[in-house]
Amino acid sequence: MSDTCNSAPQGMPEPPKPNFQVPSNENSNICHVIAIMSGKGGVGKSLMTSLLASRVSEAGYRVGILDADITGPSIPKAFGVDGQSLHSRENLMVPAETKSGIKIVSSNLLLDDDTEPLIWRGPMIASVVKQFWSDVYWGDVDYLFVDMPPGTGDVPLTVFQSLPVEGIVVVTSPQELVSMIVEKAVNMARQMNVPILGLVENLSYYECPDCGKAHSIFGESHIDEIAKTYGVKVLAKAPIDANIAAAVDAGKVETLTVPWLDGAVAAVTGDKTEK
Ligand SMILES: Nc1ncnc2c1ncn2[C@@H]1O[C@H](COP(=O)(O)OP(=O)(O)OP(=O)(O)O)[C@@H](O)[C@H]1O
Repeated sequence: MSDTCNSAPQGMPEPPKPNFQVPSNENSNICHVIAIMSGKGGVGKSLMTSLLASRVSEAGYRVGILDADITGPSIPKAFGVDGQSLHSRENLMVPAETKSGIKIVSSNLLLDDDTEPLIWRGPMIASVVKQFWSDVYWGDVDYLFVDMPPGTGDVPLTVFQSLPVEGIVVVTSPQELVSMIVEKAVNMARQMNVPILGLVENLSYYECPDCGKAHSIFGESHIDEIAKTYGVKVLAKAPIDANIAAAVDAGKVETLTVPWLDGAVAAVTGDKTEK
């Protein structure tokens, strides 16, 4: 962490200092690194990363997203920057920038044809993730969100060992084997010495537009009991909302209004009121 950064927000411990940490460069001044994890694919982890980044940016902070989901990158499309490519400055990669000024680095922005699959082995993927930290002209960033690939495998391990991650947000959905997944995430976080800021349950309910009643499409939620069992907080419960899917498809995730994310924004920034 640079000298110009504020200390960790109230209640959030100072970042751990793992042995394998990769240095950033003199053109990167990143204050806080927050990782977004999920136990399995398709639960809305990239969506929650995008929404959290948008809300924290809206609150007046300088925000970046490091898309560590190297083989399944979806962040650029959600922000409509998938037509851009990363250029270089002083031998470093310069992030793409969204309409509201969020900086994005993703493998999707390195390919001429984003339908081409990246058929790379683990070590190559891990090395790209490290380069997205060390070889990028990040400039001044208050909050860097790292969109992890699903699970607790190779890349999350690389991220926790190489980057000064301060906190983790775990995204789940009601139909997952939530308890096991939360336990895995808690165990990984403990082993890596990184605090879990809390859980976000996506696809939690569907609110009927006619009668306003909430329906549990993917089954009843047990997230509150599970959170209690493992001593973590529930930061948000996100509805199934066709407007969300449409905005993501149109590259307009920044335009969404998501008041149900307030708790997660506060947990990340430590702010009770936005800047
Ligand atoms: N609450 C929701 N309401 C409507 N659509 C949603 C919601 N959550 C996610 N989606 C849609 O579901 C799809 C998958 O979401 P997303 O890419 O965020 O999942 P993921 O967990 O990051 O997937 P992966 O494991 O492949 O990285 C996206 O098209 C997204 O817009």
